[in-house]
Amino acid sequence: MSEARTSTRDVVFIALFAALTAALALFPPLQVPLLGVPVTAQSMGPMLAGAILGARRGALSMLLVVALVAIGLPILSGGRGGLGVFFGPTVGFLVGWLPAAYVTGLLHEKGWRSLSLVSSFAYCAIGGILVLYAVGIPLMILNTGLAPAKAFAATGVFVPGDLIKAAITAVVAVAVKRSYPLIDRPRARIG
Ligand SMILES: O=C(O)CCCC[C@@H]1SC[C@@H]2NC(=O)N[C@@H]21
Repeated sequence: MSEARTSTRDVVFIALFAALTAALALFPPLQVPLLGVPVTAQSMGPMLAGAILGARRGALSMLLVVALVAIGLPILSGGRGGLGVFFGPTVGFLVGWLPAAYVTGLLHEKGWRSLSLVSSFAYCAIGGILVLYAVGIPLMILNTGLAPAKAFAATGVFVPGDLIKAAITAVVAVAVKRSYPLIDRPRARIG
């Protein structure tokens, strides 16, 4: 399981999954007018980071993404970035990528030995959808002034795509566990 120390190898993987999340922005976003929050491939980033790197490194990779957005890098879908994003309707989803990756990773760590497609899918759905929406929807309501019932109903548009992302992540996570497991691999000694 993950230790508290961060090795050079960890830093490489953290940067790699941050870069992967940024690369997912290349898929064109689908705007949802009422909400101002797009359907985007990028919400697969926290699922992948948590499921493959585990809780701590997964969350750190999302922290790196959020920090890069904050300093102005246009790494969000549609080429967005900068502090303005933190005052818009998507802020809760963006910062929610941290706890989403953390919880997805924690569940994968706890269920690591018996990990299957079904359990990995369930862990991704809990961390990458339930936890993410729990942070994202209230902040979206605050920033848009939408009536909560309307906002909850409208976010249903994200669910099919996010379930597909959870399924893809589960396939990848199980394949990576078989070929190059990162969650319980013993730490390489440096120096
Ligand atoms: O680009 C941003 O500022 C963040 C976008 C967040 C989009 C959220 S993540 C969960 C849900 N699923 C989607 O496809 N879109 C929303």
